[in-house]
Amino acid sequence: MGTVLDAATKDANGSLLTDKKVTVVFVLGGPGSGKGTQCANIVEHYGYTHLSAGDLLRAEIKSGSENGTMIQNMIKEGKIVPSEVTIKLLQRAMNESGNDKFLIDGFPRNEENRAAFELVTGMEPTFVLFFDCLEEEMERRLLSRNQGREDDNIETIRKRFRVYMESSLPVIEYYNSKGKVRKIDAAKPVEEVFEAVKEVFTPSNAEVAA
Ligand SMILES: Nc1ncnc2c1ncn2[C@@H]1O[C@H](COP(=O)(O)OP(=O)(O)OP(=O)(O)O)[C@@H](O)[C@H]1O
Ligand SMILES: Nc1ccn([C@@H]2O[C@H](COP(=O)(O)O)[C@@H](O)[C@H]2O)c(=O)n1
Ligand SMILES: [Mg+2]
Repeated sequence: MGTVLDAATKDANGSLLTDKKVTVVFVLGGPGSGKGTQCANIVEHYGYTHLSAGDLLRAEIKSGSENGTMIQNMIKEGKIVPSEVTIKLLQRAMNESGNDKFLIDGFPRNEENRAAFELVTGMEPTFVLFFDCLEEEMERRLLSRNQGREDDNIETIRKRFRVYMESSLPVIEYYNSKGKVRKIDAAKPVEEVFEAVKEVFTPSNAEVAA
């Protein structure tokens, strides 16, 4: 079914990660669809390393990096940070993890993210886990998340929804046209959503064993 690539990818410093069999699953869906929640469950059961692009960007702000202010402004506006920055953070985290199975959550967010990742790393996702949820429900969840995120306010949430519709959905459609999308009804309770996720990851159905 899917592709588990022998990646000869470069890390953030340009070193080669040679001859390593790397499995990448992109985890996509609208803001508040439950990507982070379900990734935590998948990690527990299937031994993946969870890399949230948003979390990596927020950590970069906190670290006092020279890109910090730019990233903070982009997040406040719900805009997508240039791929070069996000991909470097993802590559560094992949290298530091010591693992070879990754859930990449919230990336690629637009066509630029997608094309740049494939070009720079030479990797394609084995499949794309897509959490499908109505905007109304996602908005409700984000407004009651209470994790102190600067972008969980109604003004920024609306901007994030617009970016999702205009820039992120086309990426999901691209992978759908390649037969790589595994769509999950994410409007159900957490446990029921995870039951559907398990169906995708069980060896008889999955391209990747646990
Ligand atoms: N199936 C669900 N039913 C109800 N609430 C949920 C469900 N899944 C997640 N939540 C809650 O909704 C909020 C958003 O979930 P989560 O952070 O996992 O979403 P996300 O897709 O990672 O969002 P973002 O893109 O903003 O990072 C959290 O408070 C979480 O506890
Ligand atoms: N590929 C990405 C992912 C995220 N961002 C920025 O981070 C914000 C929060 O992302 P979450 O996945 O944690 O919701 C998002 O709205 C973007 O501003 C990005 O630029 N590129
Ligand atoms: Mg998240």
